[in-house]
Amino acid sequence: KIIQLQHGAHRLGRRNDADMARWRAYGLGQFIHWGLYSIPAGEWNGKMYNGAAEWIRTWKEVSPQAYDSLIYRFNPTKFNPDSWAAVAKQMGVKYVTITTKHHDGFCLWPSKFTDFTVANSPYKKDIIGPLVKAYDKQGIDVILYFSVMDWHNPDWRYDIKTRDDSIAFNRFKQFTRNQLLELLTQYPSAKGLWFDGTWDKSWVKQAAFADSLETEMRKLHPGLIIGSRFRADEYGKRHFDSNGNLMGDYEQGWERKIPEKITDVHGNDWDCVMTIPENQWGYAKTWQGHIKTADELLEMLAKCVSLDGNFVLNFGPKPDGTLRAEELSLAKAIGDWMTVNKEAIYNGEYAGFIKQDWGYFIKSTASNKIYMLVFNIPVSGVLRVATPSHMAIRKAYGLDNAASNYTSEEIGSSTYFIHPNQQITPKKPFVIVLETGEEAKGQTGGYE
Ligand SMILES: C[C@@H]1N[C@@H](c2cn(-c3ccccc3)nn2)[C@H](O)[C@@H]1O
Repeated sequence: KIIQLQHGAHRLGRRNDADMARWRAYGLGQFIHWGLYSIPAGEWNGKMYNGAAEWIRTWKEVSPQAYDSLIYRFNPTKFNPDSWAAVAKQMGVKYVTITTKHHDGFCLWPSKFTDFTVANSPYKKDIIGPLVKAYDKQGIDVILYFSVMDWHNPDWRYDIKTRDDSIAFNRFKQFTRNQLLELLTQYPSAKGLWFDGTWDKSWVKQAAFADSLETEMRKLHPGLIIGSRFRADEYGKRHFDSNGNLMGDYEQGWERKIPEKITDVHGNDWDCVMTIPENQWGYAKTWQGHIKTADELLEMLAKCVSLDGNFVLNFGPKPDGTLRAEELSLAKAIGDWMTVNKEAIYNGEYAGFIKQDWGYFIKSTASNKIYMLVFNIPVSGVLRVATPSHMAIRKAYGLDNAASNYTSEEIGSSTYFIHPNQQITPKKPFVIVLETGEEAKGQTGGYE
């Protein structure tokens, strides 16, 4: 039974325009979380905060006023956006998502609608503009992260209970609209907005306002890409409306998690945003727990692209504007792998092959080739491939060098063993390219 909705999804299925096709082809992205929280970096009065560093303002040990006074210490003297963009370029990212304002309300651009911005810090200068310029110069697209929830703004409410709440929150809604239109006007080369901080009842109740604001932003910036986390429908449903249709242009539900199988993504575009430690987005002095290795991150990247998504890895720059050593070395390792294997990632999409234990299949919308991204070689040394029916394997060769070739043996209908023609003892994930074609018509009839 279909529910009549004014403020649900306004489009069924994927966007089919060129701007979205560009976004769909990215494969690999970089997230950057930078702001006042980078200064305490998870520590306050000598005590370690065991939550996410960018949430330290909510810790009972921290007085909000003391936190907000960090504005007078924001002075990243070593900030050089070109060096960040160069690291991203070597890593092979196609887009970057940058925090313009996180939940604490501190703006990395000189917004006219609040004093709580870089303009009133010792640094004084705009951060967002130079970052956008530096990434644009490297041919890396920019998406602007914006938190609706704003702990600094006195008009912010978690819920609307009284008339006063409603009067204050109406001011807050205008403030939010003003800032978003300001960002789109000041940084027109941005390709999209990545919204966060939209789960509280106060915002969830603003279906009509948020819907009209989304429409206004899309009119101001044709082609703008906005995810499913921005707004709720009139029944308070988020990401998927009351009829189960995705709101926005791609699903934004995969934060620090990855879908297991293709049916988990319901034919939608989506991105996965991932931290290197367990759960730190802003710079944290000491990372607790497991720090993901380059091989783990490469497998996450391969898995996301094989299931029609983009993988966005987070960096939390230091308060002085430099990047920490662990992030630089992971960016380099990923970049070294991407240098050899990027054609298996860019323009990648779900190949429609049955998942095998050795790794992931990715089909290229650019070359129509099938890529096998191998992470786990079976003790047999032989890689099983089950193709969609009537598809035959014509050729198999290594992406790292076409000399490393493979023999495909048909072991059943649409089932093959890929035999390496040389001993494979790789220490890194590697890619095999399959060239496929229509299976020769077998004799029809008879018992098969
Ligand atoms: C992209 C990431 N989203 C922010 C976040 C996530 N959450 C959150 C809040 C409640 C439950 C689960 C997650 N709160 N803030 C993190 O601070 C970071 O910005």
